[in-house]
Amino acid sequence: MTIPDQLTLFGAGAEGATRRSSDRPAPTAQAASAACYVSVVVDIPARALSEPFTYAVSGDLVDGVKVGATVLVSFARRMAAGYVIACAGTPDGLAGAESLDPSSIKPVRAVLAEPAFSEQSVAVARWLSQTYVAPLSECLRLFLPPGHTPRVRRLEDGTYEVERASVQEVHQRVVALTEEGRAFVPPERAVRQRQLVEALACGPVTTSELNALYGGMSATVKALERRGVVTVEERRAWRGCDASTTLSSASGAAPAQLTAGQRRALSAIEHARGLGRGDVVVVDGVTGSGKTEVYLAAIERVLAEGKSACVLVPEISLTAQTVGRFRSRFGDAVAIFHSRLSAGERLDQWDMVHAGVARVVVGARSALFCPFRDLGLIVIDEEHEHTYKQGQSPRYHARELAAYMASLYGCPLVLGSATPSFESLARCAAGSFGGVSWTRVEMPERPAGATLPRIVIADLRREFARGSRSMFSKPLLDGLMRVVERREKAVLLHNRRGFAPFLMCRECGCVPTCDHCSTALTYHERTHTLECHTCGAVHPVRPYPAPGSACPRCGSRYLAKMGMGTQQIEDALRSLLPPDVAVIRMDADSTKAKGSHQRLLEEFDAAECAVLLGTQMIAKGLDFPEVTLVGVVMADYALKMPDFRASERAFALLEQVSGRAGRGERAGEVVIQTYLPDDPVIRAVAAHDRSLFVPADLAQRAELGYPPYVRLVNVVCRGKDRNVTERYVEALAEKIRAIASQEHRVAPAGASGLSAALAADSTERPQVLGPTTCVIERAKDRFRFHVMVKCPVGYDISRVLSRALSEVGARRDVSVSVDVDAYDLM
Ligand SMILES: Nc1ncnc2c1ncn2[C@@H]1O[C@H](COP(=O)(O)OP(=O)(O)OP(=O)(O)O)[C@@H](O)[C@H]1O
Ligand SMILES: [Zn+2]
Repeated sequence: MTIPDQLTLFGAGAEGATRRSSDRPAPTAQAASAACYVSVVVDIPARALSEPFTYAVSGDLVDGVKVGATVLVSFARRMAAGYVIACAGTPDGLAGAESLDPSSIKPVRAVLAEPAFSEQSVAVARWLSQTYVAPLSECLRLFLPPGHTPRVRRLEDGTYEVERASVQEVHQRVVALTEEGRAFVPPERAVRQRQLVEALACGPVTTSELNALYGGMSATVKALERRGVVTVEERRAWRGCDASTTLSSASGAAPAQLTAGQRRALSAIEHARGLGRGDVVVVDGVTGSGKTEVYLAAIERVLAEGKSACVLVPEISLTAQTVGRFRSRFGDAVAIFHSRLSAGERLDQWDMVHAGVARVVVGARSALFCPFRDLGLIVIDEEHEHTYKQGQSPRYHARELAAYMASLYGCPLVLGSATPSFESLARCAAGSFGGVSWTRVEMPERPAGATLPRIVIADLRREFARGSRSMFSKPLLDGLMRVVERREKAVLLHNRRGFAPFLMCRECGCVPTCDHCSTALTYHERTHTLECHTCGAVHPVRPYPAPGSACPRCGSRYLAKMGMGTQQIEDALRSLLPPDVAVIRMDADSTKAKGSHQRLLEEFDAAECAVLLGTQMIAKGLDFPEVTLVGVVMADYALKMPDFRASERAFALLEQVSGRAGRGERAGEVVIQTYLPDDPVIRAVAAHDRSLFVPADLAQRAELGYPPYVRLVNVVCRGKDRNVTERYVEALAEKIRAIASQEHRVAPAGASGLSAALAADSTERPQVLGPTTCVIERAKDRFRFHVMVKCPVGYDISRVLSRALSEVGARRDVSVSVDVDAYDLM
């Protein structure tokens, strides 16, 4: 799977590509003798070029030109790479090309790469392009082998060059005993031969391994090969398969018996598989209830039928632990994808899937673009995670994409979480969405008698009133001391997410919130203002210790800026705990180097008594039975984010991190430090009962018009010139308003997923809000403005946006990003 090695040089093509309405007929010799015709999506990323163009394929190229191939074509007086998305014997066989005169159709110039994607992938790419308002070429590129995006460059002399793929495959030579070789007994004095035959007795070994083990074995191998004792075969080497770990919990032996919950979940998945429609099963299992085991068991059955499976896990939990569990169960059949792989490793893992060597893929969201054969199951673990939303174009959400793929392939989609997203909860409550059923299966218990941990809420207001200025409350301190005494382990979460700190009254716990939006106000240091990031309201403020600082609720002067990082806590822990207790800090700073993530976890695993301190990256997936204490240093960071999803996110984070405690035989305890002990989210976590906050939060979202009851689109325009950008965004907003008021478009059933039950509550027409400046007003010297659109769940807003964008037209000096179903509104 490579682009031809040699540099390919072409003279500048004078003719343009054949547009749909054939305006410039220019017959060529090749075109006249075309063996077939193809639809090609030209890889020039511009929205206007999203649709394919028709080209002719001459006889000598016809074998290489298939759906999924990358070809070189001339386009508008230049050369460009393009992707073949359809083939036909005559132009009539291609959508949109029926009226073309065959003699006017330009030829494909060369084949750059053999087919990488299937017709089903083309359907997925089209769906992505339409739903997320992204160029089709950009969506197709996601399906190419990693590192193999072709680049066509124009040189100074007017010729063109195709840059070759930077990543190449590697091969190794594998030595094996032949049938006769098994009976071969080397002579007494032939030491080398005896070593070789012994080494091969248990199976084939690579020449590099042999040389490393015994030093210079090549001559012996050659000699025995001549005598027919061994064979040497050149084989593709699969990089990225040798991640070994010392982690104790990374083995995946199947449990003797499944719990009742696990059996229920498994039979719901089997039922959905039998129906073959792409139904969705939400496995709503408390932390440590054995969700992974459900996935493993379901995958076993899929593999037994000769199909393949895709498992998405959040990037951060793609640890040796998770990977180990899958590899120890399915061995070589598992390919892994995460961002810490090298380019070569990524290519080889991709090729393992392409070659059919790996039939289970475990990876971050982009694993969905693997060249699967006969996909039989998609699993998304921790489906509520926000990392499943892609931050760059196409800004897809893996859950929505997977749901589309499931219906396309007719395989079930399994969404697992202890804290399912509100989107999934609402769809399960409605029973169906997008034309398929959404079923929730509860797994309320941990296996083997393990129980959920006891939760203690430490009220920091009271600690403050008692005169304590320490970052550890009495319950947390006592807990840590018990861990030290009993030589156990603790996990401490300190989540400093977001860029803007907030203000909080240290006496009453009040965090100033917006009168109109129910979101926390963000403190802007430079202007000394509190601002609402939803509606833009601004209030001047003087936080403590400035004179005149006053809490808006109780008048206390201790209206303080909240801000404390993990490093400060690490120092405090080290001076507090005896030196033989390992303190391991895991955050973005300490995990920069490749493998550091795994190394820190192995260190924690190996330690006799230890505290693992970290940001949200330690909250999920970790399965260490010796952890008996979990501490949350400051829950309020999560609670008071300026976002309508703040409560949902905070609950997920606190519930997940709590779930790290008491997973083994010893019971666990969780201490949550907060100034807001009465917040419904805190109460829900304390009781392990989400019904204490979810219904009220959902009701509020329905009333204020937020997802999951509406779709939310954020269109951001960026430019160096403030006025130009502002005028552009105003024109765009105006255009969206105008088109939206004409079009009452509801997506065709099943296309983007309409459920009558969910749409009923939403407003009838799209609401266009803004334009306003973004929360982050200026970034990298560019001014940022945005327009937000709220629309009913079934409304085809993407179409409106595409039309508005093409009617307003692109500007070189303003970049536009469209985020459909946006999560990040900053
Ligand atoms: N049926 C079972 N019997 C005994 N032990 C089990 C069973 N199923 C799972 N386990 C064990 O229970 C532990 C928790 O399982 P697992 O990690 O799959 O839970 P989870 O639901 O994915 O947890 P979390 O959401 O907290 O990551 C693991 O050590 C696993 O080996
Ligand atoms: Zn507001």
